[in-house]
Amino acid sequence: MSDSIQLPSYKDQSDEVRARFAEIYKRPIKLQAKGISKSFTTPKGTVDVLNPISFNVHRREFISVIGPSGCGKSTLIRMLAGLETLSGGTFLLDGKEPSGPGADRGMVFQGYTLFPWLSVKKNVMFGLEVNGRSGAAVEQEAMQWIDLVGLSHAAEKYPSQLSGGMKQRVAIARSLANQPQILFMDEPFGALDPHTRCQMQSHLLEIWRNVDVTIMFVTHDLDEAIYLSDRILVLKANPGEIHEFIEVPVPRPRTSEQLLSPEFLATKQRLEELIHPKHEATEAGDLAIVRMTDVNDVVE
Ligand SMILES: Nc1ncnc2c1ncn2[C@@H]1O[C@H](COP(=O)(O)OP(=O)(O)OP(=O)(O)O)[C@@H](O)[C@H]1O
Repeated sequence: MSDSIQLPSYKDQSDEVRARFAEIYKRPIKLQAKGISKSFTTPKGTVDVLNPISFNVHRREFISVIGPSGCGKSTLIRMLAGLETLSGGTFLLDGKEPSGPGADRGMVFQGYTLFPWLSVKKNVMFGLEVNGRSGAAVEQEAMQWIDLVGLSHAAEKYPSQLSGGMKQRVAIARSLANQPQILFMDEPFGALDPHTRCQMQSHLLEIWRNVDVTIMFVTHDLDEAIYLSDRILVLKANPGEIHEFIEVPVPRPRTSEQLLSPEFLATKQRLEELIHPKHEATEAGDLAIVRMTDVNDVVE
């Protein structure tokens, strides 16, 4: 018996969702991936990590990328950010082929990448100065981005004096200060405790609402992907391929109450089916029992 569900197209969703996607699809294409692929050469031979994949991202879309461990999520966004070479295909940013990393693309990683010897303000200013800017205007601009992520009160603090969530807010401010066209985020909240993670998700949506930036966000967390995204790019592994591109049918603005809405739960069920297909689930009967002791104690 199959209880598999298919999410209806956005065209068959509520008026709000239909209108939102119609508006998104009218926007210019910010990123066009055209058959991009990746193979790594290892001592054991060539490993095909990503088969050629193609997709479009529209301006100011919020796209999450999910899939099983090792399916190539990080590799994909590292290639798009210019941090990794492509083995095949190409991609266009605003219709043009970029060369190498550039200020048009920002990246936020899971690990905290702030300079420990610089204050919050100096960390944010650093990105601007690296791009050839200097003077009082840089400090003023850095403070605007710090304000945007709600950290004005901590501008003179050092990373060691900040919580994990605060550090990631600085990392976001530092990336956004260069006004990238597209921000790539690789499990940025993966190291945070659940409560801080939820707060950061709301902060990020708030920031994204106020800044003209397109976001591609890698996560393992299905709730996080649904809560944040317009669409979710689901990859499968060995080699990585597009499984499905899901239009999230949950209205915006998003709230935590929606975690239990029928649309949210249906999307989550679909993602579960794609990422953890039933036949892969290990039944208790499949487990090899390793007897660690001869003692016949009954423990349950
Ligand atoms: N430099 C490299 N050389 C060889 N293989 C690599 C290299 N970088 C990544 N890989 C391999 O490519 C595959 C995809 O890695 P990637 O980190 O992109 O996956 P992922 O989906 O982000 O994984 P996870 O969810 O566990 O973070 C993995 O099998 C990984 O071992």
